[in-house]
Amino acid sequence: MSPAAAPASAGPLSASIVVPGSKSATARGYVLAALAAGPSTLTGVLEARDTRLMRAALQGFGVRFTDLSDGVVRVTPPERFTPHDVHVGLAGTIMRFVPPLAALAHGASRFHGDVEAHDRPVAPLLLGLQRAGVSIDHPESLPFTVQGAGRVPGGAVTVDASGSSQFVSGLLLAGARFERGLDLRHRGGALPSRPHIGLTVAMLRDRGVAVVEPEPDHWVVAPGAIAARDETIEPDLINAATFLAAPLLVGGSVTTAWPDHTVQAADAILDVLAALGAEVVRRPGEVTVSGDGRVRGVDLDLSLTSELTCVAAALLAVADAPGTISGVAHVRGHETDRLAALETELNALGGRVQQTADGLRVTPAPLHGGVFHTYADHRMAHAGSLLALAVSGVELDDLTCTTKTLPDFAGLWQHLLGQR
Ligand SMILES: O=C(O)C1=C[C@@H](OP(=O)(O)O)[C@@H](O)[C@H](O)C1
Ligand SMILES: C=C(OP(=O)(O)O)C(=O)O
Repeated sequence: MSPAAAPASAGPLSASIVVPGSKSATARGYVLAALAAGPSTLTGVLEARDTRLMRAALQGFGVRFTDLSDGVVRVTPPERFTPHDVHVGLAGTIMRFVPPLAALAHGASRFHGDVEAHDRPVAPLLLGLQRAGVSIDHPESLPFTVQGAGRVPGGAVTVDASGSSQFVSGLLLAGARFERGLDLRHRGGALPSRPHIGLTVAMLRDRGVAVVEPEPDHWVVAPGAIAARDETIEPDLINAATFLAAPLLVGGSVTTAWPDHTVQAADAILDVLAALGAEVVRRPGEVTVSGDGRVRGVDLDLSLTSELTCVAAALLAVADAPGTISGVAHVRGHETDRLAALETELNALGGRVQQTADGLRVTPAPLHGGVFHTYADHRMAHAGSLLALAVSGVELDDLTCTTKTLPDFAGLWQHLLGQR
């Protein structure tokens, strides 16, 4: 048993919490700085496993990172990308955002990662890259090798991105550096996590890239330079949601910084917490979420915010009525098969959870203590930590997986619970 079992709570919260920078914005910021025409300075970057590995991946291609102060990094692109072996860890952002950059290097770059990463889908992205003129060995899954030719012809490419919005984002991020730019279409089932594509498009436009969406699921990126840009990264609102959810289980309130205008799925995240029974109060630059220790059973469409699936399932398992989660079939390809993992772990504690075609059906039942397995998945650990607030005797087998996107989840969690 891990000594890092989630601490039990005792009483309503009155907490203020500071969450580090957005994983998604940091990853894009690094990749775009690497592809840019000159040096960029990024402030407030996330320093967690995914972003450290991203940095190492780009460094291998010759990108220079200079730490100016805490969370402030100068990124200097090289004249030419040098090929190398890329360790993606378990990061979707690395396995999907870096191969297009590797195609611009002169030579072969092999991509490999954690054993769990081998099960994550990447073929549609690599197929898309092949259609853009790139040669790839073993494009089915990790490990694969991108045969960089120093140039990518680009042009018209169609991908099935129903498995991950990152297939679209990965191609868009580098599209301006392709000789003919990129004319990208998604054809297939529903496209998940659209706000993340919005973040990609916004960050590209911010760097002078001409990208338009002439119709839904169709993006055109003009060829040209990507401008260097100094940028401050916003806090990670999805990670913040785990802490904001705690009052729904133990009562009280939690306050955190919340940008007034953002392309992160800010409103959708708060809507989910409100639907589950939270009171949400926005003030300039921050939000306070309050709860009375009761979760409302509701039907949640999480297609815009699929990263909330684990947290929402844990909350629904102790709700006052049955609920469902829909729109998230693709989370079967996240860090673990999240639908299977949630069904197994919640049911092992006495829950009544059933997978559906695109989500979960959750019928509240009296839960008992036991070990909640996290499957190397940070969001399973978030779910288990929340559950441990509501059900005595719930312990997590591992919390180290939380370093994927939060360097000190355990410390932040203790801080949250210490403020009552
Ligand atoms: O582009 C991004 O930064 C992300 C996109 C989403 O991926 P999916 O479309 O696979 O859900 C999200 O779940 C992931 O955590 C981060
Ligand atoms: C799906 C996730 O991550 P990744 O960026 O590795 O896809 C996640 O953080 O929930």
